[in-house]
Amino acid sequence: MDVRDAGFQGNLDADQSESQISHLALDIGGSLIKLVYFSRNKDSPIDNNKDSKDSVIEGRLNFSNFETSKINDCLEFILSKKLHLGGFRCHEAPDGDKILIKATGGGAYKFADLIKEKLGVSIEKEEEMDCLVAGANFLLKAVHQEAFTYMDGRKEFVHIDHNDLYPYLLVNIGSGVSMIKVDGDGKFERISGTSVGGGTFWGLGRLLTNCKSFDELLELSHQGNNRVIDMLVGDIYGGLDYSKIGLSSTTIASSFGKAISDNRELEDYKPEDIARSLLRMISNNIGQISYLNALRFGLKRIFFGGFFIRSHAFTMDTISVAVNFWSKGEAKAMFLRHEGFLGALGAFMSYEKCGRDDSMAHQSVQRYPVCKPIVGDKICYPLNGDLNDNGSLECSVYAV
Ligand SMILES: Nc1ncnc2c1ncn2[C@@H]1O[C@H](COP(=O)(O)OP(=O)(O)OP(=O)(O)O)[C@@H](O)[C@H]1O
Ligand SMILES: CC(C)(CO)[C@@H](O)C(=O)NCCC(=O)O
Repeated sequence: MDVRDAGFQGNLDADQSESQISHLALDIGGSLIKLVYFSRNKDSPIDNNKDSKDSVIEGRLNFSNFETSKINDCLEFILSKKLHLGGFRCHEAPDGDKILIKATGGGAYKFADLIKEKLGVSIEKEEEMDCLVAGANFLLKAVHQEAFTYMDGRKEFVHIDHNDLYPYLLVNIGSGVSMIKVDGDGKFERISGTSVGGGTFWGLGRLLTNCKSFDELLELSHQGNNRVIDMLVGDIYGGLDYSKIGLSSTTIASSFGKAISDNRELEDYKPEDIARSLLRMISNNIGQISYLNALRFGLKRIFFGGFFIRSHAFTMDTISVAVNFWSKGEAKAMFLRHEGFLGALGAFMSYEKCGRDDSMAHQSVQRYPVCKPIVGDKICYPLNGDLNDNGSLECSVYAV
């Protein structure tokens, strides 16, 4: 994909018509459904010259998400914007299966029949780990200022040397966590995982604090103080550091450890403090397991993705501190601006395979242009705000 200039914008303009949208891809996970689709700019003509290798269509990649439990709202959204027509056409298929849309994640299996029934299109399933890796590689190579470090409240963009990107560890924190050693395009191995992930934070957090949404839980954690519930080294050592083994008095010795020693019940704790301790416990644990896996394979760079992160300062800070602490500064935690959309982007990129398939009619090649990453073009982002919800990425796609 030739990403000429990029910025995050709102959703589609109200007057964008069906003909301007193509390539819908879905990632249907245990907690969230992620959508990526391309919308052509109104003034960008579709180039019908099928012999041309260089016809460029300018437009935007749009990103949306829905809770998986509200899949019907998601399907309504797709219908209302006619996104389901942005698949590819398989002329050899029986009538009802002629349009296929790309989907990945467990829900591509679980909801295939529902999608067929509600949208009248079939799902072409793409393998989840393939898509995560393809999405991460695409973002790291094609999007300027995609990766950044976050420590002590400071965000620093990381220059990615395309000739020195591999190997790296990709840690995708969704409902559960997958850890993937990436060695190249399509070259990877899922080396580990843990069931203590984003679903654990949201699930336990909801039960313990009674909050009604994930955002409310994050907001609570922002206001809380984990020292009220966590047992610190100083609580055990009378306010002293345990310097002989490198632990300061403020290090958490036992997450939620103070809850055992007090004669206090759940309602005696502030939801803010519970949320804070929980977020810290889970982020710290993921940071530590990630580091140990990086150590197993001698990997210095760890990229974190998945919707759990939500560009949340405290989450990123905790993960970074854990990686930094355990690696004694050797390994680096890095985050991705499109953190939650790796799988959906990977499924989106897989439309390229359709364009290369000789059995596909020319018409589909013309109607559904294929994205080719082209590395090195500069993009300028506004560096502020909540960039990942319903933001879009301006780009050009090459029609082949
Ligand atoms: N609005 C939200 N509603 C629910 N969870 C959210 C929300 N925003 C962020 N999250 C967090 O993101 C996690 C889901 O992340 P993600 O979408 O990457 O995974 P998934 O694809 O649903 O899960 P998996 O890959 O394990 O099937 C949730 O478990 C929760 O921690
Ligand atoms: C099962 C998946 C891959 C589904 O996305 C994810 O939730 C996950 O990686 N869970 C962790 C499973 C484990 O390795 O323990």
